[in-house]
Amino acid sequence: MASSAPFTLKWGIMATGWIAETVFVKDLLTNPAVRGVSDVRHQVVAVASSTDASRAADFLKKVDAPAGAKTYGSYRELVADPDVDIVYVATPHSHHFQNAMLALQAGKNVLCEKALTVTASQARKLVDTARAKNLFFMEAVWTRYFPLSIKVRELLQSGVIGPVYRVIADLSFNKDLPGGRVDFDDSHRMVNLDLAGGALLDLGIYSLTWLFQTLYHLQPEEDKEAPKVVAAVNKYEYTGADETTSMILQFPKHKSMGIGLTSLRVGTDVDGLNTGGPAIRIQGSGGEIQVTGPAFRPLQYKVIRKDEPGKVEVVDCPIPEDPERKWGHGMFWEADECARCVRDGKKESATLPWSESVVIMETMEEVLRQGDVKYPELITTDVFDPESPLNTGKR
Ligand SMILES: NC(=O)C1=CN([C@@H]2O[C@H](COP(=O)(O)OP(=O)(O)OC[C@H]3O[C@@H](n4cnc5c(N)ncnc54)[C@H](OP(=O)(O)O)[C@@H]3O)[C@@H](O)[C@H]2O)C=CC1
Ligand SMILES: O=C1OC[C@@H](O)[C@H](O)[C@H]1O
Repeated sequence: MASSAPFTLKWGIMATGWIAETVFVKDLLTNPAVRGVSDVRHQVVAVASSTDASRAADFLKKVDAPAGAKTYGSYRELVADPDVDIVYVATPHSHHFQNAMLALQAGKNVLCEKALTVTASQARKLVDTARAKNLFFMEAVWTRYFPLSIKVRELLQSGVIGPVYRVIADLSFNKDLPGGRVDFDDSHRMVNLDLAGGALLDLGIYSLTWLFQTLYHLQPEEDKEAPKVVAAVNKYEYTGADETTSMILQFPKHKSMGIGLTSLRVGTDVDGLNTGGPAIRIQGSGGEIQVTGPAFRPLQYKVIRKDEPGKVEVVDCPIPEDPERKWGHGMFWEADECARCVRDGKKESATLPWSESVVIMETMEEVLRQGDVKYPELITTDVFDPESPLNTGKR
């Protein structure tokens, strides 16, 4: 029987910064066959910079994109392009609400980088808009679509370590400098409040990803329990962003707890060789699954069973590299999910449903509230403004 042609998802790229250029679009351009995918493929049809179309043209050169993609010097033009099926929002967190809403309002499906928004209310408004306009919308938490994550969720569901009672997850980067500063300029998006900087929204979201995909996502639908949250936050004295944040998520009905850690002062992986141990420990009454980090791009897991002392199953999950492009980072799996959902008329991904993204935003909002971290009105408003400087690039 002849196999049917793959479904092609046509992407419009909003912003030409680090993640779009260095990782995501290069992943889109890899050959799906290398990762064993034949039902979907990706095409980059347009790229926009908020300030200058020449940046978009440079971007296309740098990623070695096939000829034919359009270039724009504004996000407004990108979302108006009839050729674009889905917009990838790759701006700082501060901009996500306004930028994703710009695309949804223009009738585009959206994949929006993490953290989804700055506030939970913004996340709810985006979800409501996607629902009202019958559009696909997803938070770009790529880790969830890794075969490793899928396998770990399956193992937990199969009961291999018994009921899971506790999960500990850390994503921290040692950016400590002598004298009190961290190794980011105060204007950098990692620590700048105007860009929703801070460890939590940038890195802690991955610690939470592990807590949520193990402790919350797998709860039966009729039994879903949002966590109670206790948090401690150290603020960066130069900007007011959170620099070290620790969270306890309690699910009393399920007798489980998650401990999520993030910091810009110490690293999860002390020596770059994972000598310090796993980034994630998933603990059940019958054993433990350990995942070696970084939490956003895990490459190995171990299963340790109480009934088989000393026997550890170690599973490596390498990320396939396209030999022609000499590239493969792992973001193609989330892109494939978008393509399949759009092809099948699904508006949200079952692996990260809208309701779960909203509960995660509510959790982070509560952590930031307890830590007294305050972001400016321009980036916390949940009122859409197509003329916001966040949309027009007039900085
Ligand atoms: N999933 C992952 O592994 C990763 C995700 N990310 C996420 O991607 C997003 C972007 O991060 P990253 O690419 O590192 O950021 P960059 O600062 O490198 O790029 C952000 C881009 O957004 C656009 N932009 C619009 N307005 C502003 C503004 N006022 N200040 C700065 N940039 C602006 C610019 O593009 P232009 O000029 O073209 O409009 C800029 O190049 C963040 O949400 C981050 O959390 C980041 C790294 C890894
Ligand atoms: O999402 C991310 O993952 C990788 C980190 O380097 C980056 O800061 C963060 O945005």
